[in-house]
Amino acid sequence: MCDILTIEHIDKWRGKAQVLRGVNLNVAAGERVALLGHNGAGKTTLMKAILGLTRTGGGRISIDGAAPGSAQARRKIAYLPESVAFHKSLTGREQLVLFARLAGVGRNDCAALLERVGLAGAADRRIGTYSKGMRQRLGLAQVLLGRPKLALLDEPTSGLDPISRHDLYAIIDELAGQGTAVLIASHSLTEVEARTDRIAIMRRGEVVADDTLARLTETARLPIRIRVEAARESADLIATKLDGTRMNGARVDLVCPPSQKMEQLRRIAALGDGVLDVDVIAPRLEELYRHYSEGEAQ
Ligand SMILES: Nc1ncnc2c1ncn2[C@@H]1O[C@H](COP(=O)(O)OP(=O)(O)OP(=O)(O)O)[C@@H](O)[C@H]1O
Repeated sequence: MCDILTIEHIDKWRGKAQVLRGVNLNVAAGERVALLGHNGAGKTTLMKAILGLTRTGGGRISIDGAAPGSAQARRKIAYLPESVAFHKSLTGREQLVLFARLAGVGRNDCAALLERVGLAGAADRRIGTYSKGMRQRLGLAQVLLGRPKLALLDEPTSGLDPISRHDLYAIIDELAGQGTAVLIASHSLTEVEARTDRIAIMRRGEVVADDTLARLTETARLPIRIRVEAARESADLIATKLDGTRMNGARVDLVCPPSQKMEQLRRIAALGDGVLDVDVIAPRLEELYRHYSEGEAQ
């Protein structure tokens, strides 16, 4: 797949503070990339740089060949800000038709889009009466207008209930399915774990990790946990033999580097009938995120 978004070695200074440090990031057509990082890591600044709303130095940013802020780039990008604001006195339909006119696309799609984002029933109500989730849905309908090459979504699910989140990711999947490159800034790790193709983590203005979840896990070499369910009478003995920690009931927990996993499993298998069950628990995204975002990698 070809890259729609290319960011090469971008810097940004705010006064004496460097808020973007040599950022490199690519997003291909149809790819969903999560942008993670603590508060103040630089995610929103990077999105603004892509939109051409803030000046940057260093290398270059290209949106399907266009420069940030150019008329060409603006036509290719759809942006959903974290707090999406609309005219309160317009109805959802009126607002979307207005956006369609501004985007130079026909208004015919609007009814179908409102239906798609679950707002058909509320389309003729004033936006002032919408809940936060309904406003996010309207924002997403706007993103879907005109089939953007690149969608930038800043915390798209903040404040949404689980069903709305699920619906929103289903729509994001469709967007990617039609070839849009999608960049999602998020704090919701479990969501992006399941719903994105690649994860980029920012720390103090720098992209410190950028890969698939599987490869990030492999590279971080975080310890894995092995959970042994022992027969009640054997639990203490097994804990001693494996040098594990005796937990509630008859459970014994071990922690080991990935390279020792098979050796540990062989030792457990050799313990015979005293072992009833074994689970191997890979590091969760929270642990990986902490590893990269707090600099434990160094
Ligand atoms: N308008 C501004 N003026 C001065 N400094 C700013 C401005 N906007 C952002 N910053 C600073 O730039 C850095 C990056 O902020 P940014 O908003 O990009 O982070 P973020 O990763 O989006 O954080 P969050 O998760 O809280 O939204 C921070 O140190 C922030 O204080």
